[in-house]
Amino acid sequence: MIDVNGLTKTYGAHRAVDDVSLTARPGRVTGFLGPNGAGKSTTMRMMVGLTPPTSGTARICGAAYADLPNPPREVGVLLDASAQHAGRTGREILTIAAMTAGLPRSRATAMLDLVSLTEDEADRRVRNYSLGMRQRLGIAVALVGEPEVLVLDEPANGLDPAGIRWMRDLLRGFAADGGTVLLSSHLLHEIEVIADDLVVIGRGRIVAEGTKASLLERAGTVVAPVETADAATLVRACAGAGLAVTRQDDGSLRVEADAPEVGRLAHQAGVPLARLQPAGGTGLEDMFLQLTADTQRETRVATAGGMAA
Ligand SMILES: Nc1ncnc2c1ncn2[C@@H]1O[C@H](COP(=O)(O)OP(=O)(O)OP(=O)(O)O)[C@@H](O)[C@H]1O
Repeated sequence: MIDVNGLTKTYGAHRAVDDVSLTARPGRVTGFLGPNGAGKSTTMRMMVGLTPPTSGTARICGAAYADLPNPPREVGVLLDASAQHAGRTGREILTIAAMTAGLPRSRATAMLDLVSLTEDEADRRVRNYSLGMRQRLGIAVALVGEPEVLVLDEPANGLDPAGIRWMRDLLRGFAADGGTVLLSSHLLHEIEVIADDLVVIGRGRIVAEGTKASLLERAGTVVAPVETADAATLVRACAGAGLAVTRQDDGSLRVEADAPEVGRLAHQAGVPLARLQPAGGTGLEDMFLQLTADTQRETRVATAGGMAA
């Protein structure tokens, strides 16, 4: 379990993290999502005692990171896969990590197997590792102490599609065994396929949180009239009912309500429909872009062309 309460970090006049509270629960994968520079890494660094907060608290397994008796046995951390000692081999790094956690050297070999680093790769110096290999090693180091909690910053960075699937299965398995996973990403699709719960951050503040299912519900319904000329009537009907409507690139409308409600409004307005369906992932993406719009560097491009992350 991770419990973050009112975490704030200021650098001079800049509030990198602004009163962030979140909970990551056992048995669930919690996705921490936000555009570049939103404050994900800073929040995670404060959780594990690497950056002192300006105010607020973070508790992992009921205690501040610094008060955990043997941190690697409680929480596995991967913040920067390139931060490993470049002159050591992967096997050396894992062996040191296992011994630091009070575990036998054999645990290092087991972890190499788990993350599919070969004997040959394990004996190479980390400076010669590809980004994907560093990422695998970082995940192995995070898991070496058999922790209950994982805190992973952009763990999919540098992994190929098969590697991403492997990591997804690994983390889902970890959560299925009762573990708590908090992982960050700036890519919605990456998080959407793995997370049970989502926390969305923009410019240092939490802008949305909830189960993926509840956020998908909030993402609304995509609707298209048979006659394009009826779109304006439908927009008026929805607006009259107090519902927000967004025009999609393909001419359809996304309405922030469930399909039965939108269908009823269309019927009352006498508008025959060609399409009526839950917005799903596309809607979630629109919602993510809207929620974080003032923090997106590519807002104009994304709004004009729809974002293909
Ligand atoms: N040591 C520091 N000194 C000054 N500003 C900092 C420092 N560390 C982070 N920041 C600022 O805090 C903000 C949040 O940065 P952070 O790295 O937490 O974002 P992020 O959400 O992890 O971004 P990304 O997805 O690009 O990794 C940024 O504006 C960043 O420039």
